[in-house]
Amino acid sequence: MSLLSLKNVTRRFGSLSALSNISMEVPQGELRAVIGPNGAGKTTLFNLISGFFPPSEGELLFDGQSVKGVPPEKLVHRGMIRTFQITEIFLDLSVYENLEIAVETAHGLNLRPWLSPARRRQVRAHIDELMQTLHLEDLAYRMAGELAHGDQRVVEIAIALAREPRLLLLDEPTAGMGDEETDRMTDLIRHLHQERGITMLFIEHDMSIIFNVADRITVLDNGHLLAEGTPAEISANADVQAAYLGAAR
Ligand SMILES: Nc1ncnc2c1ncn2[C@@H]1O[C@H](COP(=O)(O)OP(=O)(O)OP(=O)(O)O)[C@@H](O)[C@H]1O
Repeated sequence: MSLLSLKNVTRRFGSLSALSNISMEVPQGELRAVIGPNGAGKTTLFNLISGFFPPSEGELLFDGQSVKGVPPEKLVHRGMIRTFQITEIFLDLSVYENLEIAVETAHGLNLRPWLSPARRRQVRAHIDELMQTLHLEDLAYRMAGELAHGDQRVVEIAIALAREPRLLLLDEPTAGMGDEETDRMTDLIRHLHQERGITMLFIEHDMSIIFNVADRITVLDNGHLLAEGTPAEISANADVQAAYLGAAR
């Protein structure tokens, strides 16, 4: 069974169809990229999936259950995490403190005035594990606001992982990054997919990343599903080439 399923989804804004009759299936464990020229409907697709607004028509299923009209905060509890949704990084707190808040919230402990030593050890172990996975140990006591942009985005992902997502939605994870930061983020995405088996859906403009890491690619154009397939299939697809050449003209 697919973890995420869209059936004939349409989203209109007034007379404009930002998405028209989109159907897609994302199986458990897949790393799926969503690409398309400007205005293709990628952000609208993410907004629909993560519950920011409902589709005008069609059905959305998460883990086999309809999530049409379910608000974002409820979807977060079910394990659908979109990075910017929870990326309220506290810039004047350290990386460690940011992760502490994320882990305590994820464990439902954030409103407790006092934690038992056993709970405190459990929280600490989870933070340490996240820091190790994301190679954040050296930055633990730096203020989040002082970090380079690439490091801040890694902290965002750490905060998302604290919730142990079943589906992670990444909105242009390498936007604004230099080559070195982009390589690091690419390695991280690959690691989370391969080592942890997290199902991920990501919007990305950098083709080298997409073709390097994605299992499958969904291509949108002008609100329509133009193509879907493996990186090899998509790079050989004449319609995709035409859409991108058209966009570049
Ligand atoms: N809230 C909204 N109200 C009205 N029109 C909208 C709204 N959100 C998106 N649109 C329109 O829907 C279409 C698709 O926009 P969307 O932002 O989803 O595209 P995109 O593929 O993410 O583009 P980009 O790569 O430029 O971010 C565009 O024509 C956009 O103007």
